[in-house]
Amino acid sequence: MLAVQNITRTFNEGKVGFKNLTFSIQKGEIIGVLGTSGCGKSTLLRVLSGLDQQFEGQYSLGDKSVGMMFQEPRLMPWLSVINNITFGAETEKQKLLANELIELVGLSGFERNFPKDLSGGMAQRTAIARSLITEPDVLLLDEPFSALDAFTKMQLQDLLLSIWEERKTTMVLVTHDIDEALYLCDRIIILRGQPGEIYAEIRIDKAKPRSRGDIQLAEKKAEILHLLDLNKERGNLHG
Ligand SMILES: Nc1ncnc2c1ncn2[C@@H]1O[C@H](COP(=O)(O)OP(=O)(O)OP(=O)(O)O)[C@@H](O)[C@H]1O
Repeated sequence: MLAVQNITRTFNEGKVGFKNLTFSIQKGEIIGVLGTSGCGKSTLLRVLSGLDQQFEGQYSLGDKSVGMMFQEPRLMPWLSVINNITFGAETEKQKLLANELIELVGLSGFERNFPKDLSGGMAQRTAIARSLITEPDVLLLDEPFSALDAFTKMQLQDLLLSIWEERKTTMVLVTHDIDEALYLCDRIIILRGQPGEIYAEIRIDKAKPRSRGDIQLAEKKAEILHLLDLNKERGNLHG
């Protein structure tokens, strides 16, 4: 679905966003990208989305289309929920799809609401529907739930999972939340450093949906914390 080969993003002043990233993504996979602040996660998504073309190396998406979702919903305040979703969608098919998406994201009855009358969770549900209106082959998600309270976050993680179960959309999920990555992802790419480089790749061989309290996931979490140098106890134990 997506093959990334040795890409590096250097900014004008010689500052490097990330360095020598190589990885590939299979159709239908959910890939997590985890890493501490400033290691280039958002820059990577901007490159993969085509918004930023000033990079070295290459990646191939073929003729696949890409959708993107951000931490904040970025809705247009003067448009209703349904019009935010269909904005720019001209075909009858897309208008029908918008109604399906409203139902899929649990916003039936709120189609005519304006963004100012939505909770943070509802606004992000609208943003999810909008990102799916073009039926993208790959969905790029840049910390989509990190501004939400813990309960809404879990509900929207479950929503994302139900979308994946129904559509098998390939996803790249940038997150700071290790539990979120463990709950949703098939593989997790760990970036470290500034500029960020791939430090490890963790496969989560557990069928979805998963239990949030799963013991194997807890073990993976300890491993990831260790890889990120955030689990001192384990670090000491293992030298
Ligand atoms: N337009 C730019 N010009 C110069 N430097 C930039 C630009 N965009 C990003 N950077 C730098 O590239 C590095 C990576 O930034 P990026 O926002 O991709 O990190 P991140 O991992 O997404 O961080 P966070 O988790 O805090 O969102 C940072 O050092 C940042 O300052």
